[in-house]
Amino acid sequence: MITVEHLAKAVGEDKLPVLRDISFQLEPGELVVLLGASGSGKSTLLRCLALREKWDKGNFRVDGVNVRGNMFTGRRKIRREWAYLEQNAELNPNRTALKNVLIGQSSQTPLWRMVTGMVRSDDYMGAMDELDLLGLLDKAKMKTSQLSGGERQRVAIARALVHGAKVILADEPVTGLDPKTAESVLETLRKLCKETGLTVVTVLPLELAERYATRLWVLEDGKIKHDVKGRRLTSQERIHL
Ligand SMILES: Nc1ncnc2c1ncn2[C@@H]1O[C@H](COP(=O)(O)OP(=O)(O)OP(=O)(O)O)[C@@H](O)[C@H]1O
Repeated sequence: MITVEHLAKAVGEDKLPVLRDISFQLEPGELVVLLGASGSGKSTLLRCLALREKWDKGNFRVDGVNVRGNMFTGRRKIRREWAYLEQNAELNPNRTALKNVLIGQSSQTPLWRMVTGMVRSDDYMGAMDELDLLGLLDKAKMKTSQLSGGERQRVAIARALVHGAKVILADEPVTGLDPKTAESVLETLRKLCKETGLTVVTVLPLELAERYATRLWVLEDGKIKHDVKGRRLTSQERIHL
């Protein structure tokens, strides 16, 4: 269970108050899509949840751990168990897609494995399975510098899944993908949420959001103006989107 209470964050030299008062509870298995006008704070919220931004105010509890009150334990938990996928996925450009998936992010991988690049054969099979699931089997042996933005994003998702992420925070993960591939990525995430209790918080275009989300949050004036479960937005709720 994830609980956020009264998160506030101002950005830039002018201290623009982007997030004013964000509160929510999230259960395992939810697939939440953030919606809101450009500049409403969707990326800022994801970055705050990933602890890539310092919070100005607010309480943050994850599975009973007070993350802000306990920065060492809290940060460690988030770094190990959560994956944050930026708009431009952070991958090692000189390694293949497969190696990127296997080696993982430094926070999730023992140092010896980072250095030697050694992996177990069941890890190899797991990585190939995820790459296959995300339509990347034919790209497994290519360096990620040779892949498109959308393909790199999918490699980052495969990596998060292989390393057992409990929560994925993904900023526009299907931007730049063709519709069929975008749908297959979202189908995979939805299935994982349902079957394994993975929690996803992401940013998607409205049409895909309404098809794949279990919950929609509309950000406005630094708050979650609408929190909608199990239905589409009304015309009133989508007025500023
Ligand atoms: N480091 C920063 N310095 C100054 N302003 C910032 C900074 N980061 C974000 N902002 C501003 O904060 C506001 C919210 O930005 P954010 O990227 O979170 O919005 P968004 O909803 O994700 O937008 P978009 O849909 O266009 O990607 C914007 O006005 C942006 O210009």
